[in-house]
Amino acid sequence: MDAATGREELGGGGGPVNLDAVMQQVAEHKGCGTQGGSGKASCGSGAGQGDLPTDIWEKVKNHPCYSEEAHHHYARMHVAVAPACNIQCNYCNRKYDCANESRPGVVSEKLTPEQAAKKVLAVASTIPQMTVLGIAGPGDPLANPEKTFKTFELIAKSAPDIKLCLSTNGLALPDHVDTIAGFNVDHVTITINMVDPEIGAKIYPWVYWKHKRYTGVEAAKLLTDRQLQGLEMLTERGILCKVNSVMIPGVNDQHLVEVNKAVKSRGAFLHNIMPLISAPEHGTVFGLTGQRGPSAQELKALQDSCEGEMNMMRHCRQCRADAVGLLGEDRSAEFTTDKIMEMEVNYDLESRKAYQEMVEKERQDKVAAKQEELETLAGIASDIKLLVAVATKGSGLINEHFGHAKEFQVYELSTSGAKFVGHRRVDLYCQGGYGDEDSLETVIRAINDCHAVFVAKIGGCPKNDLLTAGIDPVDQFAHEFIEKSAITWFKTYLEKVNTGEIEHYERGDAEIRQGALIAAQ
Ligand SMILES: C[S@@+](CC[C@H](N)C(=O)[O-])C[C@H]1O[C@@H](n2cnc3c(N)ncnc32)[C@H](O)[C@@H]1O
Ligand code: SF4
Ligand code: SF4
Repeated sequence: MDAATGREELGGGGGPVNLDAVMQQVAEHKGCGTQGGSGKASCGSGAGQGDLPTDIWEKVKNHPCYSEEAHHHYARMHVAVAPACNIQCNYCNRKYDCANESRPGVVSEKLTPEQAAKKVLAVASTIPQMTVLGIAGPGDPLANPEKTFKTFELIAKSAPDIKLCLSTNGLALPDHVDTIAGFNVDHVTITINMVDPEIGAKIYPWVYWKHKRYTGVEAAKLLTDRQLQGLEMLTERGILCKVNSVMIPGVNDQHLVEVNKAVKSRGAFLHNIMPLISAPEHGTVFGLTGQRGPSAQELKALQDSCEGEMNMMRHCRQCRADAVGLLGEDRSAEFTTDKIMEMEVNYDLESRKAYQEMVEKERQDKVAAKQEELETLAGIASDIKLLVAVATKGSGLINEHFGHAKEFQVYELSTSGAKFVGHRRVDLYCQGGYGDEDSLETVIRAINDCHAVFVAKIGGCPKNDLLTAGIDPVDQFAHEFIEKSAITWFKTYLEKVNTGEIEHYERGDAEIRQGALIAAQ
């Protein structure tokens, strides 16, 4: 329970959950026909459904990757049962034994399907809001079909409430669509970086298909044909498809608008344009040739330009192939094979359901609070749009200390409300003593296009440095809902602009308006 707000915090942070206490709270809440804290939510209604048809909403409502709103509340896990790959991408090097690094293709240990099934039960009993099991490597799930489908078979039997997902490069997809449908996998991700083989030849040095290695444009043509065919086959069967595209500046960045149109016309549900991660020490072709990734601002501009066409995913954390927990947190170290083997696993469907009912109640309160606050913006005319950063560890709350934040979530504020537009990973600032200053500079650089940063708490020194950089450190909404608080703050901001108390200015990509807020105080 948070002392300041009296609100029970679910979901975020580590540690096992006391399921007996949860059952007790759910029993108290059951049959509530009463209204939630905001006076608007009612039991059982789906928070955040918006315009989605009910059958789609049922599939995405507790999937942290397919619903941005759900990612504050529900967790996912990956099991690393698929080591081999049937193609090579110039940005990928599947390196093992790299526990501290969070990027795709990295895992600490590979698992057999049996170990994976045990791990899923262990995580499901410890993290009751873990609703999704994905296989995303470290290689390609469909280049390892026996291990992938054996894992699904075991989990479908032992943990039937968990949604199954897989993430593939698509080369082998058309051969496995029926099996995928047979296991009730209703979420599939395909990585599609191009629909033009000339561009593909710059990304893929080879593909291996039917015992033959293809290179150059021929390889890329084969790959794009199979990817698009696989996508059509899945969507025809009603399977929800997300398309991942890696944005590689100067190679496929402009072209991704065309990819967006191609996948939309074939029924993809969601497009996830992700930044290239590239560093020489990763040992990839792009890392070694100095190919850069996009800036956060370049990524946002591309996502914005595609958004009119279809749903864009902006909250992807480019997880490890053995990630566990809420997006943005990594609890994989708690579930190593050694630890799992010693764990007493108590997978209890009823307790999981009860916990998730609590989560749903919290979501409804959050959505209702946002809606209520939004209505108060209605009378204010302004075309100002600005970004704010938020430190959170989950549950849709401002509940992270500035110094502990490993990432900031970024919201765009306008008179239409608060819209999540991305996140910024930063070096951990609070390392104590030596090195703090450099890290603070990193944080400021990461959020320098934001007008304010919302935190649960912040020390005096970083507060002053942020003010000097023109970023308002806001700690007055500690443990309150993010969107509601952001709208409240924005309303005050607009009022001050309208009365001439402060002057609004655009924060450019590189611009840090020194002292702007100090001057305004
Ligand atoms: C590791 S892959 C595993 C699944 C499958 N092999 C695939 O490529 O779709 C998961 C996702 O990470 C992406 N990925 C891998 N390395 C990356 C990098 N260096 N930068 C950005 N995305 C990367 C892939 O493109 C893919 O979308
Ligand atoms: S398809 Fe996936 S696993 Fe294979 S090389 Fe590309 S990113 Fe790596
Ligand atoms: S890599 Fe992106 S889509 Fe996959 S589990 Fe992580 S957040 Fe979800």
